[in-house]
Amino acid sequence: MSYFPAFLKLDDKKILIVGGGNIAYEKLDHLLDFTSDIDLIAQEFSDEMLQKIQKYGLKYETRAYKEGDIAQYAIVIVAVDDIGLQAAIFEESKAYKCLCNAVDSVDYCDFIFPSYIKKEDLTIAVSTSGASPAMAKHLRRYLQELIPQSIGSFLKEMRGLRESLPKGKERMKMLDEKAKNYIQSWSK
Ligand SMILES: C[C@@]1(CC(=O)O)C2=NC(=C\c3[nH]c(c(CCC(=O)O)c3CC(=O)O)Cc3[nH]c(c(CC(=O)O)c3CCC(=O)O)/C=C3\N/C(=C\2)[C@@H](CCC(=O)O)[C@]3(C)CC(=O)O)/[C@H]1CCC(=O)O
Ligand SMILES: NC(=O)c1ccc[n+]([C@@H]2O[C@H](COP(=O)([O-])OP(=O)(O)OC[C@H]3O[C@@H](n4cnc5c(N)ncnc54)[C@H](O)[C@@H]3O)[C@@H](O)[C@H]2O)c1
Repeated sequence: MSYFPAFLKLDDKKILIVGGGNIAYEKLDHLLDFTSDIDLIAQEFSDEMLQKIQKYGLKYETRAYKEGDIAQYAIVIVAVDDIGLQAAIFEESKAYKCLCNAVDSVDYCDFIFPSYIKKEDLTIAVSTSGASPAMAKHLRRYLQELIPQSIGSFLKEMRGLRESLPKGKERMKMLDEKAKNYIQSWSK
């Protein structure tokens, strides 16, 4: 089955990352584009991970995961090199209604990380439903080349128009025309 694409509001949603190696670093790096309400537990943290943790003032504990650690979290990312622990935390997460992402198997994921582009108010997320993360990455790079830097100011202008003009058919038509013309201008 395919995954439903949604853009999640992370305010008041505490996140726990279990793991402190390469993959935990990538997940942390991506999450920090959207929230810094993130705590970490790992038996060992890499140097680059510790630098990132210190830069953002995150709370972390250097120890093994123990049952119940997820109690106060809305989301857990299990980035350990131990598939048994990924399965166990996924099972445990159900009791706490905590959404789980495990990095080694979609069987233990409530959601998966997309590859994404973020330019101010624009976010484009790409998923292959786990079929090929490498393909998701290259498609992201391809799309990144297509989107000009001016997208940020264009979206600011559009937001301003939507806020200042009265709703209705006239506004809809004008906004539609502007968006169409802006995209057409990329290929000129
Ligand atoms: C998109 C991205 C986002 C991110 O990490 O934030 C992401 N993986 C990325 C990179 C990447 N991951 C892997 C490679 C090596 C090449 C390859 O295998 O293709 C590369 C490429 C590279 O690193 O260059 C290996 C890999 N990945 C997973 C497994 C386990 C498995 O498949 O069961 C294994 C095998 C481990 C092994 O073999 O040992 C699992 C997942 N990886 C996902 C996301 C989720 C599905 C996304 C989707 O396709 O919809 C999912 C299901 C769960 C999750 O992690 O959430 C990020 C690109 C970011 C960017 O640059 O834009
Ligand atoms: N999803 C993806 O995109 C993706 C991509 C490549 C690899 N992987 C998989 O991700 C996993 C992690 O890879 P890595 O390179 O980060 O490994 P790593 O060896 O660098 O890090 C593993 C981390 O898990 C921690 N850990 C292990 N057992 C623990 C426990 N009981 N409690 C707390 N912490 C514990 C270790 O201390 C370490 O910090 C691997 O199994 C790999 O196959 C996933």
